[in-house]
Amino acid sequence: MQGLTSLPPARQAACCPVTTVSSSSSCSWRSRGRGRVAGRRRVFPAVSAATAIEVRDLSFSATGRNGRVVPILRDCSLQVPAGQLWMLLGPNGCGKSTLLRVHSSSVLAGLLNPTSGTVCVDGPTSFVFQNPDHQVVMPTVEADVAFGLGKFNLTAKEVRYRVRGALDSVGMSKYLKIPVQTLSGGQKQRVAIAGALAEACKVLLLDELTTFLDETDQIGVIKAVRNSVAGPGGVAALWVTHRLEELKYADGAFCMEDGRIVMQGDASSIANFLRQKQVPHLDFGF
Ligand SMILES: Nc1ncnc2c1ncn2[C@@H]1O[C@H](COP(=O)(O)OP(=O)(O)OP(=O)(O)O)[C@@H](O)[C@H]1O
Repeated sequence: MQGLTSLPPARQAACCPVTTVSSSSSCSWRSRGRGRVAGRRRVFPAVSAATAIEVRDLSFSATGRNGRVVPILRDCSLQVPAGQLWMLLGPNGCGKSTLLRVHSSSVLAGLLNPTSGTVCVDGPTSFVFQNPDHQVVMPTVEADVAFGLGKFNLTAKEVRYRVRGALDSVGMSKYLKIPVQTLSGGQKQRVAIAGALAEACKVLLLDELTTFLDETDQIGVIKAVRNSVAGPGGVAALWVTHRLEELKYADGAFCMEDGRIVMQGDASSIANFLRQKQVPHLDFGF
């Protein structure tokens, strides 16, 4: 898996049958607003109470500029249990972000029309992208985390309770009144995650959040996600990364190559798999 190394550069309790994803899906979507394309929400019951994300035999092809159909995802299947953090690893261009977006926003955007397969994702779901400056939309941390709560018809006391609880989960309680523009990139990512948690999201889809962060911020964000999935809400997270050193924070991981999931398992199995493949820079801290 050459190239898989340090990088360049949001449940319904009831179960329902697996739903086939299509561009005409009736799933409801909402954006947290300007800049938080990252905060689209989807209510899409999972196949079982213990499974937050289930993808079966998912394929996706895109039509290139020359009209040629290019296969990007090939028969991908994965499951992420509720209350766990799983990572999606793979070399540049292998399809990680595409797989994450089939779960989430791109059906709405009309960009992704899965060729075949099924996706079932617990809701509400939140999607957070890598650019920290696109994650926060309000002047203060408190206002930003409360931003999506207007729809719930909560009392002011309930809003405060949710905001504080969410900020606590991501280790940002003491920043409640702080202007968002004074935050570091990683702190902005943690505020975005707190916004999702305040809205009681069940699934966090996280696309290379640490790409632009320094090491301290990187560790702060991954620990915030780790702590969020450890909470009582049973939140599940799927974290796309190139950074192998983040694997030690995961309950498990999927490795992708050329549009396929080629390996899945707990963190140490994945580490062994990558060692056997002689992926460079294998210091996982195990
Ligand atoms: N709508 C599209 N049309 C054509 N090609 C696409 C489209 N979306 C993605 N691709 C191609 O599919 C491949 C997989 O892209 P994707 O962004 O999912 O990879 P990735 O593993 O996330 O890469 P990276 O780690 O570099 O972000 C790439 O070659 C990309 O150019």
